[in-house]
Amino acid sequence: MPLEEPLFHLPAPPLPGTDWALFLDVDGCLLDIAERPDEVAVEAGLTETLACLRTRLGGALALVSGRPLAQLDALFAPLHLAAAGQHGLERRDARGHLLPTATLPDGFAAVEARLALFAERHPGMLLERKSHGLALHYRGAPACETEARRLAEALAGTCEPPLAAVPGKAVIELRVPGSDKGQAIAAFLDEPPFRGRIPAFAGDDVTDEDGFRRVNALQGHTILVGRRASAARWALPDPPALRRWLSEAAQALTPKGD
Ligand SMILES: O=P(O)(O)OC[C@H]1O[C@H](O[C@H]2O[C@H](CO)[C@@H](O)[C@H](O)[C@H]2O)[C@H](O)[C@@H](O)[C@@H]1O
Repeated sequence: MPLEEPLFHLPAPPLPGTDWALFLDVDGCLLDIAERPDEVAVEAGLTETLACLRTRLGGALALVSGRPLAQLDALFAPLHLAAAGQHGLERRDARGHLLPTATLPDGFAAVEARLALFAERHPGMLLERKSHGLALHYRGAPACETEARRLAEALAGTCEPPLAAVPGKAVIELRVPGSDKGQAIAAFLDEPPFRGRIPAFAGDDVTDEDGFRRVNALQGHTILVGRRASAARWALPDPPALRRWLSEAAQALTPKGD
């Protein structure tokens, strides 16, 4: 179905039931966007809300993010949530077991070196290095967007197999092929405690559309955080609204007296 203007007017989601499995994107969804990746803030009370929801959902809560798992753990410490990092290229299941990762394509180091040089020569550009991807951020140098995208897209094809060039919010990411957020969610849903539950996925970015399509196909709930054309069926206006929804959900799922 084409993404059309009427889809911008999506209703707010219902609160989750105890039979849901909750998948949450991080930047621009759980957390407000910051100028730099290392400047995001985790609002007081959020980790407690996530811990409470995880308990109330029988453990069926996972982060699904473009960030590496190590960054997710640092942000949400002391929690070690089930999580897909680097768009599913890293994954830790609900028992805390790490799943095998893909091997790096030939030419990855040369691409990294070229992007590092570009970032160095353009003030405000930032190259984020991950084990299975490279994120070229231009939030601090918006005039470089076109050049950064063209360079990253051209370099993607120099690897064997080629890297996937995926645009995000003020960023162009090159990542090792083999996973997306839809595949990561499907992998969780094949395992306990996610298996058999109604999936729900909240995300904000274009890379979250893979997750929305997968969850829609499973008759689950898809929640766009923000306002744009999307395959999602529900929406909340911004990260603070998502955090309020999660907090209300945690309260609603907690038996009185607990
Ligand atoms: O899948 P997500 O959890 O949404 O992660 C996507 C990327 O998020 C981060 O970059 C974005 O957020 C930064 C902090 O707000 C912002 O400065 C940047 O402009 C955004 O693109 C992160 O740095 C990336 O590694 C993630 O892939």
